[in-house]
Amino acid sequence: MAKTRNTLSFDEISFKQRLSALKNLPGFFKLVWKSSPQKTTISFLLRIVRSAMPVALLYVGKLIIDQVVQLNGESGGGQERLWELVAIEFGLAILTDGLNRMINLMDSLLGDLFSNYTSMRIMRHAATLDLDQFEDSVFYDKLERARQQTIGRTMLLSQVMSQVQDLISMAFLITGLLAFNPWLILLLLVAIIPAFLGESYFNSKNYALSRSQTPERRELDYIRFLGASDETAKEVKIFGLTDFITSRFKTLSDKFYADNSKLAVRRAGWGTFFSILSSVGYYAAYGFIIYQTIIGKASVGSLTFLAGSFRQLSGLMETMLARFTVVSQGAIYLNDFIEFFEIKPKITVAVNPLPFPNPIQQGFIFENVGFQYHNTTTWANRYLNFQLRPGEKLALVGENGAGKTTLVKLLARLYDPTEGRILLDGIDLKLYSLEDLRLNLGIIFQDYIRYQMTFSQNIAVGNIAEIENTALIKKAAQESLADLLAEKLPGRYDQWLGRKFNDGVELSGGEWQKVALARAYMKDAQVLILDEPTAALDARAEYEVFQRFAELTKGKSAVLISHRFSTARLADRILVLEKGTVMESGTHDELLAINGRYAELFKLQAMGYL
Ligand SMILES: Nc1ncnc2c1ncn2[C@@H]1O[C@H](COP(=O)(O)OP(=O)(O)OP(=O)(O)O)[C@@H](O)[C@H]1O
Repeated sequence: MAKTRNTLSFDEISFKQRLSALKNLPGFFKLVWKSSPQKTTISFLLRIVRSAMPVALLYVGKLIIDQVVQLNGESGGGQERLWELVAIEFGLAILTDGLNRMINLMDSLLGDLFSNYTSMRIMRHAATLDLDQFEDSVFYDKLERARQQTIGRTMLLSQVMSQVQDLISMAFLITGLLAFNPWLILLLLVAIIPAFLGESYFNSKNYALSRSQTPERRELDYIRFLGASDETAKEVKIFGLTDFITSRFKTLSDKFYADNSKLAVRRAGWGTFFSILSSVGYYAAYGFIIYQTIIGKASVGSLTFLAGSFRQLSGLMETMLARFTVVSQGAIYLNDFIEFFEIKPKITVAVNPLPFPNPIQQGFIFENVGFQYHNTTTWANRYLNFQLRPGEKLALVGENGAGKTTLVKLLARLYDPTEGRILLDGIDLKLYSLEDLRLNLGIIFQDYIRYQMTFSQNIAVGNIAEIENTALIKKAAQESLADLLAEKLPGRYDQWLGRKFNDGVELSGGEWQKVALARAYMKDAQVLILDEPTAALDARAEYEVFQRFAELTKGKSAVLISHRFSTARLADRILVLEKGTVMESGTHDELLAINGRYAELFKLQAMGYL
């Protein structure tokens, strides 16, 4: 399978590749089946019954005509059989219509279930992947294509089912034609095959084009978002970006249009030619059958039966062949879907993880730790050597880009070190369970999420298992000083935050920060990490928050990242980071005494320059 995918080029997809992509279908049907075994079975059974309808209708039609011709000759009498046949045809017509409706209903219900089921699987799988993978644009393209599959593939489902249904219908019709004259089948093939090859060719072109346009399509979506969204409206207005954004949109969308329309025009031209060809095939066969009737080799009923069979067969074959290219194309697209599920996280999970120490005895030790971000050659962190002792409050300071946040992400194993290792109580961090590690860390990042959910849910995300524990949520809110804010909101703890839904209330930057801080208090984590948690707080709020933080984290380890030295000096020890490495380390007083980088930055801030 990997071979098929690797050979997919942006320019051509051969017929062989199409055929080989069909082997994705069983896996696809397994997913459909898992979405709803009951509905899949019903849909399949309905289609089998439906596939016998065309030949049954034609045959009853033939019997009716022969009966009418016979009655005309006999001048009246014996009409009972005729009306019986008409009643049967009427019944069949009603049944066909009913079956069609039921099939459509089943397809749409099954399609919805399939789309929900696969969306959930995508989210679950995405959750197992590394942060690093999310930051890779190739991965993002794959994720986007996989997401598209969840909707697009519901069509594939009904198309494959219809294909099977039509195949059975054809078997019935062909049996009838063969009984009359096998040469008619040959005529049919001659008329249809060129059309099929044409369809195939243009579908592969379409696929290649749309695949090569994925990055641009993502950019186009992003530009659309920039141009019309509540999050961006403020800057777009202030900086007057509308013309810049719309002209970028126009350039990209014009290019899309030009590429797509060129192909569409060529396709329409060839399509017309092939459809003329198939009409020629049909009328040649029709003439032949008429001739056979005139010379008395067939009844008038047989003439209508055969002409009808031929017309339906030619229609069915054309539909099936055209559908084959769509189905095989869908199967090729499934590669993206399958590829996405084949992406494995690089962060390894211990097979037999060690029990997480409680309480932590020696703390965390960084041993010569270095880290490079995906696709970069520079080191975000390098030669990191330090210890975070149990119960210690450590502050990280340093200029923008010094590597403070990266260090914290390494501690939480959002990334693993590119070189060196991190030990917890003398054992490599990788040997503990990732889940336990995360349970024991309470982290609030500077770019925490402002969930468009209720006040209480915004806090509960810190420990989602306790979402119903109102007392705990209120306690966490008190600890982060967010409770005073809740009192002011019309809906209190049930107040919807953010403006997107349900009459939500927007909070100020500092207010959001207090809500986010409460998340850190939702679990009894052994290590608390606050990455610039107070940047948006006013001076009084910051003072209060830290007084509390110190009280509440007594006996726990904590890492604080802050640009404010007034905050950093509260820590037991301060690490000064520069170019990803620890440049100085000590208490506030010790670092001032050294009169190095810390002292320099501290004095600048004291003078009001930082
Ligand atoms: N996702 C990423 N992909 C590539 N490079 C990154 C990524 N995140 C950070 N970097 C780079 O790694 C270096 C360290 O970044 P980091 O965010 O750790 O710094 P920081 O000290 O926390 O900065 P700040 O004070 O601005 O928050 C920077 O040079 C930054 O450009």
